[in-house]
Amino acid sequence: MSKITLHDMTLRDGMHPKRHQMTLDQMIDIATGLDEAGVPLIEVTHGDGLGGSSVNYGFPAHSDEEYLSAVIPKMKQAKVSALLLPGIGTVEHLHMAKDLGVATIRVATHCTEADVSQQHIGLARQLGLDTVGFLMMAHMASPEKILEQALLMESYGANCIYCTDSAGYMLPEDVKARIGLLRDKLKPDTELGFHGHHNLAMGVANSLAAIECGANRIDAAAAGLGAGAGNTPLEVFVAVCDRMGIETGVDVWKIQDVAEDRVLPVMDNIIRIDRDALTLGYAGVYSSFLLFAKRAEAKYGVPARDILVELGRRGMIGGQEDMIEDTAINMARERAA
Ligand SMILES: C[C@H](O)CC(=O)C(=O)O
Ligand SMILES: [Mn+2]
Repeated sequence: MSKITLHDMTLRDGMHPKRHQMTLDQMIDIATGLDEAGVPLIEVTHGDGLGGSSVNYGFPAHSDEEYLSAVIPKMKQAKVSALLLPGIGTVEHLHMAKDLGVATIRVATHCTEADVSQQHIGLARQLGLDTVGFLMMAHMASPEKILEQALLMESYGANCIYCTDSAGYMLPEDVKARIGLLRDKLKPDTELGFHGHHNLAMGVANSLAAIECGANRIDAAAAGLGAGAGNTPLEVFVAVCDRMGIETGVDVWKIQDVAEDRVLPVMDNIIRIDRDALTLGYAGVYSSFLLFAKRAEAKYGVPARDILVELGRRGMIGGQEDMIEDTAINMARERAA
């Protein structure tokens, strides 16, 4: 029987569809439910990680410090992680997170830019934190390129490397090719993780493919609350793992209740594969661009789906959020001409 670590995304990736407006009470309610259900690791920050509060990414209802200080003391068994994108999050944020009791730091870069993670990964490791290298938009690079970048993160001190399907574009064979190569070539004690988005409804299948090839950390969100069509739905994944004899330590019934009774009621919109979320997966577009494209549609009258297809064609990646509105303006002008 294999054993995996489930990492909850509801309170971090789930901040994207909440426009980062989760209240402290909502965070505490969901986090305590996850803790009681046996989820071992819970991520808490702005959707774009520590320091994400900005014009580009959106201002949250509370600071990372307030969210982390509210949640961490309430946890009975779960550990809390924080995401950090170098250039958005700083070493000061990292020290703050460590001082508040964060156990895991996940340093995220675009899948070809691992070299910008050296300082943050090095410091996190030096501070004794569980240190993860998180390679985003992993469908945009070949398995060999992902390996090259993972080796860099491993050399900086990461004890776990994630293959991150930010666009929900990958199919199980894509996941297997990347995770399989990483398992083959990284140190045997470097853990591997997979982060899925459910835009093509492949979150569960892709996570199983990752486990089959050696991943032991899997990200998922209760009721799927995450960017785009959401992350791999946690309560579904727990039930599937239970049926397959994969040990998660999470209670099948309690996690269903968290999804149904605590997460569903706080959704601003039901997380589902609507045509725009489906287009993210189909065209390979960063999932957190969804709401930006919907807002641009409302402002400029260009369908969000068309904007997303164009962003995919241009190969736009996280950090280029300000270009979405420019793209919509240009498309609106061209269409009016
Ligand atoms: C900052 C992003 O939301 C990180 C993530 O969850 C992804 O790339 O997917
Ligand atoms: Mn994500």
